[in-house]
Amino acid sequence: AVIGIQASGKTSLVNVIGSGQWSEDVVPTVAFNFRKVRKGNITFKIWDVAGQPKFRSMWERYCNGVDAIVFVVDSADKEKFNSARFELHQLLGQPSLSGVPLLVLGNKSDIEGHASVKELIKELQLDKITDRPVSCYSCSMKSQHNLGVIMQWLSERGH
Ligand SMILES: Nc1nc2c(ncn2[C@@H]2O[C@H](COP(=O)(O)OP(=O)(O)OP(=O)(O)O)[C@@H](O)[C@H]2O)c(=O)[nH]1
Ligand SMILES: [Mg+2]
Repeated sequence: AVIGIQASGKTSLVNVIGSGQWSEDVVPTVAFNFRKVRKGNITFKIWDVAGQPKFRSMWERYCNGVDAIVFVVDSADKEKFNSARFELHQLLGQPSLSGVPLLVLGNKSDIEGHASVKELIKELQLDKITDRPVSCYSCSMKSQHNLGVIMQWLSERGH
């Protein structure tokens, strides 16, 4: 499941993984989209979940039973870090999701002044997450920076 507050780039991530297409104009997701993406001999089944406040109560539902949670943050929008941290820890506090591996992506690394991985770890208090494996990468869907490492991480989480 791909989770994160609105406009962080979740749908862009799924589009880039699925078809290599990045676009300036992506419609905000309503509720969720389900996508199946084939890469070689792996099929990824991805819940692309909506990030606007009214949809956040549904996040847990889409995360139930997944192999990994991908939490996307706009690393250039520092004013939203507080809200992202709150929502992330709220979600991970759900007993049903205990132990599920977490990948945090600091997206939009193409924008000048974006937060580094070190800053994201601090701002999102990722060091406080001790009940599961956690990875954090900087990336850009626009430039496709770090797309390879993301795909590698995801392909190692399947069953
Ligand atoms: N500069 C830049 N813009 C990006 C990047 N990724 C996504 N965007 C833009 O950010 C905006 C929001 O992207 P979406 O993929 O719709 O974000 P979302 O997280 O799915 O948003 P919701 O569905 O509302 O939760 C769009 O205008 C994208 O073009 C990136 O890596 N760099
Ligand atoms: Mg979306």
